[in-house]
Amino acid sequence: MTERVIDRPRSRGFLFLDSHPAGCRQLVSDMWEAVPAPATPPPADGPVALVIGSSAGYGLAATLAGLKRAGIRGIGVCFEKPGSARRTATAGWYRTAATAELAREAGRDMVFLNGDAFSDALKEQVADLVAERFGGKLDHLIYSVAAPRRTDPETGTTYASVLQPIGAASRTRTLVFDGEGAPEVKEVRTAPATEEDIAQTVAVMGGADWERWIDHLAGRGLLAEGFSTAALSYIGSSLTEAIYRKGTIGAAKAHLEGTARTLDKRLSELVGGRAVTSVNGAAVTQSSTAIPGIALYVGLLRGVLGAQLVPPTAQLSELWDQLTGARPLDLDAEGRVRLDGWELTPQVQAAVAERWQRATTENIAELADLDWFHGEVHRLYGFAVPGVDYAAPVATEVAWPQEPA
Ligand SMILES: NC(=O)c1ccc[n+]([C@@H]2O[C@H](COP(=O)([O-])OP(=O)(O)OC[C@H]3O[C@@H](n4cnc5c(N)ncnc54)[C@H](O)[C@@H]3O)[C@@H](O)[C@H]2O)c1
Repeated sequence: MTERVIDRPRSRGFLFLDSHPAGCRQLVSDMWEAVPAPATPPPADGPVALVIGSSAGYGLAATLAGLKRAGIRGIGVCFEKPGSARRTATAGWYRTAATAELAREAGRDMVFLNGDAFSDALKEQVADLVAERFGGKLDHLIYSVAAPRRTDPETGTTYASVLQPIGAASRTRTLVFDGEGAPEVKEVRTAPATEEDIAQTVAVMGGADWERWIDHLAGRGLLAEGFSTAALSYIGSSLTEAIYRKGTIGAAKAHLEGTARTLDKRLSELVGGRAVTSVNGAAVTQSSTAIPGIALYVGLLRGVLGAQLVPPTAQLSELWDQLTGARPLDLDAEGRVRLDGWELTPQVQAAVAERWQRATTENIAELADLDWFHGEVHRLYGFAVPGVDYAAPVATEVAWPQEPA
């Protein structure tokens, strides 16, 4: 197998063309270490869970926290590309290989499927696995997909999501880095979405596919008594609301939250189950860095909060505690689990807003934690991970995890 040195990633903005296998592995291992161990070691035949979107961001945190803290076994689903002698795999491919290894070491039976979660074929494959390998009953489902497109299996129509305001154009300040890593604060204008754009975004990022998963599994009689499911959502700050919560993606999140209410009722009647959304805090992920203004916002948020910024693993450990009953389910007036309290306190928001107004290319290094933000973007692809020797050659072809016997 060929090995090569990948010491400098090639990138276009926040999008990297390479990822680093050893860096991705170390990052996953660091995330695992950051998950607080449970008070008593979980039994080997822990709850059976399905995590959709398991290779990155919040879904990866859900998988790692689920395995270590809640003692889950089950299935992770994601959409990644393999490497070749010339190209690296996507970072999520390497992270999945590393996650599978940790699951194996911890004695957890965890199977990872690479494919389109929106398809019926994958739903059927997962249902077969639950039926044949995991005792025929699923206890939990975490829905953490972020995707630009979705093909509806019913109609064959492909929908594309956009990140645009609704009603009027919005101007937002945003943070970019040049090829040398020098920061620039810019203003960008985004035109308002059409009705069609809104409908398409809702069709991709709203609750339709989550509901389809639940219906598919329920139709096969695979939901355990007391089954619970959570889909991830975001509200965020008034600084980003024109593009986020009041924009097309916010319309999709409102739809997702509406779906939770429908599913909650259905599941309660069917298996005494629950469906909730989990509102999480801002995090640097491949999806979030694509949203205009979010880079500046998260950089300033970290500038204000420093190490008090709560990482996804800590938030998802709390979510598992609530889903498994280790702690009571704590819902807001809209029926949502809120894991974003630390981000949205009036003091934190006022401090971020004050810096947001003042931010310029010249002073941004004092107001935002740029080293952290720049590092986080690199870590999404396995670069800038402490302890990794980037001068050492690495194999880019890593096998997809085999199902443990
Ligand atoms: N990043 C944030 O700041 C933030 C905050 C709160 C909530 N959330 C929510 O968390 C969820 C996940 O977002 P993220 O930022 O962690 O995204 P991410 O880009 O880090 O991860 C997306 C995951 O979805 C998977 N995926 C994409 N298309 C797929 C497909 N067709 N089939 C199977 N898997 C597919 C990817 O492989 C990956 O595992 C979203 O609902 C998002 O709104 C994100």
